[in-house]
Amino acid sequence: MSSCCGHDHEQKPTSGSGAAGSTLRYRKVGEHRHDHDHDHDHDHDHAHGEACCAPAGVLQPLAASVAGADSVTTQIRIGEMDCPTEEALIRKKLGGMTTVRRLEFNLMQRVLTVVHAPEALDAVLAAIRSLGFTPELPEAGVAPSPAVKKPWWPLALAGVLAVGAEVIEWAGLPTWIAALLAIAAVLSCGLTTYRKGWVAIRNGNLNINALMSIAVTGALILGQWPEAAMVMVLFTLAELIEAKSLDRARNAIAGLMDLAPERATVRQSDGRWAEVDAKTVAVGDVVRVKPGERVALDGEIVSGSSTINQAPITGESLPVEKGEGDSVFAGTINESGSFEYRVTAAAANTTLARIIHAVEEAQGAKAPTQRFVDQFARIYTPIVFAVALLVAVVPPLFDGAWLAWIYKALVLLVIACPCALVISTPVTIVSGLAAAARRGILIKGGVYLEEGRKLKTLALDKTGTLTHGKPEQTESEAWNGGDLGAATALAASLAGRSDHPVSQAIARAAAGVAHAEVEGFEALLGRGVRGEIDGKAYWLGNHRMVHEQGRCSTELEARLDVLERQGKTVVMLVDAERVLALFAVADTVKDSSRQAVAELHALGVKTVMLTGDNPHTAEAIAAQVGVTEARGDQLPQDKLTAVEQFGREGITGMVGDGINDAPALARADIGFAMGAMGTDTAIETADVALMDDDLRKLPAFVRLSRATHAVLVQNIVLALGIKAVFLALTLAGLGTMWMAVFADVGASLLVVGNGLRLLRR
Ligand SMILES: Nc1ncnc2c1ncn2[C@@H]1O[C@H](COP(=O)(O)OP(=O)(O)OP(=O)(O)O)[C@@H](O)[C@H]1O
Ligand SMILES: [Cu+]
Repeated sequence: MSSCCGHDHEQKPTSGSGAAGSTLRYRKVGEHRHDHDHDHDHDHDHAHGEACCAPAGVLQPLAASVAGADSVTTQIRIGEMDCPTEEALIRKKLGGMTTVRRLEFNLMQRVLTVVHAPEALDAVLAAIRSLGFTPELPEAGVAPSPAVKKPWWPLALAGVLAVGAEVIEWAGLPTWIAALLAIAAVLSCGLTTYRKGWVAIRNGNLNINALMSIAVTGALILGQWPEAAMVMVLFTLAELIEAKSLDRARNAIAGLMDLAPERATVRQSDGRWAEVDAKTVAVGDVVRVKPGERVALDGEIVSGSSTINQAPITGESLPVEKGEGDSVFAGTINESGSFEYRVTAAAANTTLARIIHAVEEAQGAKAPTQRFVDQFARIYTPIVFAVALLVAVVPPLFDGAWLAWIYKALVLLVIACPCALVISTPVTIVSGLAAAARRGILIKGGVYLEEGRKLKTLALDKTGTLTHGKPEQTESEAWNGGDLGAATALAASLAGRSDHPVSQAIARAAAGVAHAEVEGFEALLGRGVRGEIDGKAYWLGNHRMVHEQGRCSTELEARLDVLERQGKTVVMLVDAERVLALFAVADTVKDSSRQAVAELHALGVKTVMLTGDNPHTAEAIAAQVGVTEARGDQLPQDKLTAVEQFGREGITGMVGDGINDAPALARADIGFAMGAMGTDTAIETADVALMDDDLRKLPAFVRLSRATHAVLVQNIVLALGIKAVFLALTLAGLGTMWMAVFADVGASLLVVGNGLRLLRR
């Protein structure tokens, strides 16, 4: 299945390159852009006061219809649809309509996406209704109505009645009492099942409801009163528990949003403070936060200061000091002081809301295992059906025991329900995505969560990724008899115009020096900057630049060699004739980077540093962090080539700041962005966004991916294993309908519970 509007992140090819491969991979970036536009549509809706991601609805909102050239894409919520048996029904009904072009099912969210001819919507809705379902359309961003709560007492009553029937029969009391109790039990809890089953049968589909209805009716006809009642009660109970567990999985994401308080204390126009609904607070309003209170919206501190625990977003619980001018984020916890902040994003647009939105989108796209399981289920069910048919017809031809064999066939039909198998994958993926999000790792698709475990090579950028990215100037020397003071002023004037970390360090070191007017300023990719001061041209750049200009000397190279081997980055100020001065800056390696690299190696991931800095500095820093390999002098194109090369050997990830690393990030199988907390683009364009810049989130991601994979495999084995056992038992004449039902719903409960386990990690 592929989707129509870019929600579905197709799995990227993991190996090979060449022209076809590259266009495909590049298109991915375009797809993200598209998602971005889509976000804006959403934002637009929110502006009308409807917040989608509010905790109110467990289910995500439906996207508005999208009209294409000759077709319309509509999302329809079907409350009753959360099992593949319903999917099969709908697929059969709608698939046969000529006006329907494509169907996409999201059972977790109970959303059906239909691509249909413009005038066909009513027919589609009518067809869905004819199956006994109630389709819901996206009503201008209205929060979805939570699933209707069914009263629990009919089930309890049925349980008591069923036990009663059992007791009566066991005590040898008159059969008609047991029969009465059993029929009452079946009627009080089983009518929904009968109704659903009838719709299915009428549409030529034998789903679990139909099978249960047939089985229970059969048992009643055969006079097995207590058994019939018990099967119906157990089935209804299990369905209920399963629905509850699934709600929990759905809630895992929406639950993140509960982290932001619903109310905020806002300054009114007359200067008073009033507590209002956070959704009504506009950008520019000033909000006050007391100690111990959670921040309700994103903003910038205008007065006061405090320490803030940002764990809800970054997963890092070490509090951060914040003062005037610093950014604060919705959901984070104000620990000590009180402060006031100016709102920079409305409730529906905060970083937290974006995270939740991204996770919701991610779980809507099918991960590889899910695609596989769906395909498998599509052949599994018909095969078991065929076996059941054979069992019902062939053996009795020889022994004449029609009833016994038909009973066995019915049991087989229950086993044919692929519910447990099909539901296990999305539950597991959602749990994994939610667990990651809670730790500040935003994974933009199940595919990345699944691929992460296979990560073979991880390419890392140096500046700001492995290092703090805030170098300090350590040396400044005049060359060729120049005047250091004058050279420093010139260098600072040029450096002041650039936001490259190296330039920034030089500008900071010369803080007191007055900047001269720079004309014709230009950045030279991977080299430095140039500009004219007082009509004369100057360059500030690295060895590569000086060498290319032919202004290098053996003496200079010797000096560069010494400094670079200390891990320093050196740039030179050059005029039209010669090198005037040299400036060395040193960056420090983050402790967390060193740990992260060691953990990655322990997990079997090779680390490669790709930096635009020179090879000697690269080597020196690499030795400090312990990466497997370091490559210097890398222009964006080289980084891309390197990532392509690693990509041929296995799954390759790239971590970068997303500016000169953008092409390599896009090409990597998994592109990681760091420090995504304040930057919308990182959240939107990366495959995996780390909310802060702690690289230990990378090994955490790999471990989570491995845990998720283990659970996925366990679930598939569990679901199929239980079925296999009952298949054998039934054919051996030991399986009863009772046990088959138990096995079917039991397996569903087990796999859902196992999937949810990831949430607790
Ligand atoms: N604006 C600039 N000001 C000063 N030096 C610069 C500038 N731009 C580039 N350079 C020099 O060129 C080198 C390579 O720059 P580039 O931006 O490609 O990589 P980087 O960001 O420093 O390193 P990394 O790739 O690890 O992030 C820098 O190390 C620096 O010496
Ligand atoms: Cu040189």
